[in-house]
Amino acid sequence: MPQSSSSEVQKRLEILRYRFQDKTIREIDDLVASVLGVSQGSEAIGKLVNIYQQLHRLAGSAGTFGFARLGAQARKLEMAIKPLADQVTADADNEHVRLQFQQLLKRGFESDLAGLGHFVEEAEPVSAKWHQPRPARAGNPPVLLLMEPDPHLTRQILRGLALYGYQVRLLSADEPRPDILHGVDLIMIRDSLLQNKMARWLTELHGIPVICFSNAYEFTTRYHLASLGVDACIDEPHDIPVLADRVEQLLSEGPTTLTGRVMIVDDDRELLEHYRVVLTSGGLQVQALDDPASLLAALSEFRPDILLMDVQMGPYDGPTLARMLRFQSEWLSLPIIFLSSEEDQNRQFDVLARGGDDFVTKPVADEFLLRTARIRCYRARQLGKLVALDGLTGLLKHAFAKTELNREYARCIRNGHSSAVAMLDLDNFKQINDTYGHQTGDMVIKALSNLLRHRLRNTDIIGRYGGEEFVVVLPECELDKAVGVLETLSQDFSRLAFTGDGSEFSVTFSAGVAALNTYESGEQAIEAADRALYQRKRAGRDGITVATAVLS
Ligand SMILES: Nc1nc2c(ncn2[C@@H]2O[C@H](COP(=O)(O)OP(=O)(O)OP(=O)(O)O)[C@@H](O)[C@H]2O)c(=O)[nH]1
Repeated sequence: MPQSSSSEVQKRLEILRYRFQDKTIREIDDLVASVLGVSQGSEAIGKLVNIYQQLHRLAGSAGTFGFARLGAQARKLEMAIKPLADQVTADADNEHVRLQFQQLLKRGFESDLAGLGHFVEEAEPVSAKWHQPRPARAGNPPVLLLMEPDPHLTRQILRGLALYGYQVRLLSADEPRPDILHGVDLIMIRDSLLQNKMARWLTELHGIPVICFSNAYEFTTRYHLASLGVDACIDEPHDIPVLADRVEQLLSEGPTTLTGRVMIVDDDRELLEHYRVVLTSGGLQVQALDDPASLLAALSEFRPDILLMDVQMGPYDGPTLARMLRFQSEWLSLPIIFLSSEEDQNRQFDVLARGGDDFVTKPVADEFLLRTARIRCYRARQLGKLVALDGLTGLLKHAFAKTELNREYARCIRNGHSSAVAMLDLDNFKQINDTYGHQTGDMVIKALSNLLRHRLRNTDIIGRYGGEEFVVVLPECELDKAVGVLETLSQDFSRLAFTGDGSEFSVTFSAGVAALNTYESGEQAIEAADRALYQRKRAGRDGITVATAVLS
């Protein structure tokens, strides 16, 4: 996703503020006209409900655009007219309400309303100080910095990690150059290099995970390493699958992965666009919706991690929409966060009881909104992972992989593109378990998973289908291209050196691949890929076989 600079974000927010200013000046004129109309009898008393709703919206949005005093003053007027609007809604005696309205006018309600216009002129400067463009990692290989004095080991690590798709930069111990850190995702360093000035340099690094190569097990040494900011210790870095696994783990916990998909629903278009700019500039994928009636279709299409929703949206009530969403089991666990100017805690709880998860009071500061959305997305994704991802490999579990496969099948049939599906199975794996033990076997499974994750595209679907069997779906990929990708993967995997029982060994895999779009269902395509896999096994393993059956 392209990252905007702070000044670009600031400019976009400024444009939105001008629009808000313009619209608000017109709205204040309308409000004054409505109040006059009701007081002179040319407007029905029911108009008070609209006046209240408009003030409520203004009170909730003005602060976001930098008009804090306008928001506070609108809130005062909103509170003054609310009891009357409530009575109208409850069908109370109109004459009685009219009398109270006249009293309100005597206390200067109309001139206070007209006076809101002054506050539209005084805005705080637009600031995007909270905005920090994040390193764009999506699509680029992670960059690792290596500081290791042993040249032989350095070469071994360089070669091994390159097979996983990592880009490794070297830095020698006697030339600490902080500029080389630009774009680095992780540091690997020998413990002896951490003793002197390098240590001080390292302690200044914030947020970049550090793996230390160290054979020291004493408490004091390890404590010292931890105090220097080291995140992981590895005693045998030449065991590349173990090293790659640790790298993978640390990267998956890093700040660059703090992303997510947010859907926002609000009928106030300027406010909606403001939220969209703020969240998008913070690296989140956002879908903004101003018409709640299209919510269900939009959710199915976009599949957000969280839903941010206004409470009052014209004829629609946010909590009722939340309750309606919960009718469908697929949205039962979708976190719904209400954005509202409702300050009454009892009413907030009432809203939460009707299907919401949290409440953010408007006006909400940009930084707070971004943080809340990021944290919520992170939690939602973590929970989602627990449910959908296999614990050992972090790949999709069988059922979830099948759902994704069927989704891609529907997509390729609808759009007419070619996609491929492959089944992969480790060769003679029982023998590896029997010879080196189950733990080493697990490491081999993890190594293949990591290799697949790094070398395939972000849009490819990878699942652990069974014990040592994997499914891979390559959307928008011709069959011959898929075969090429798998062949390269198969060669690279066979070049990985595993360590078990003090000796080195290598492993191969077999695969069967089929053109997804040429079958009558995703299920049939996967069966064809599976048959091809077993042909490969019978033909001697270690390689790729293409399924032959296609639709007539
Ligand atoms: N270490 C480990 N082993 C597993 C796991 N899941 C399945 N296995 C083992 O994988 C082995 C699969 O053996 P087989 O189905 O006979 O296949 P194979 O030995 O790979 O032989 P071919 O597939 O014909 O090449 C069994 O010994 C399983 O116990 C796992 O999560 N970890």
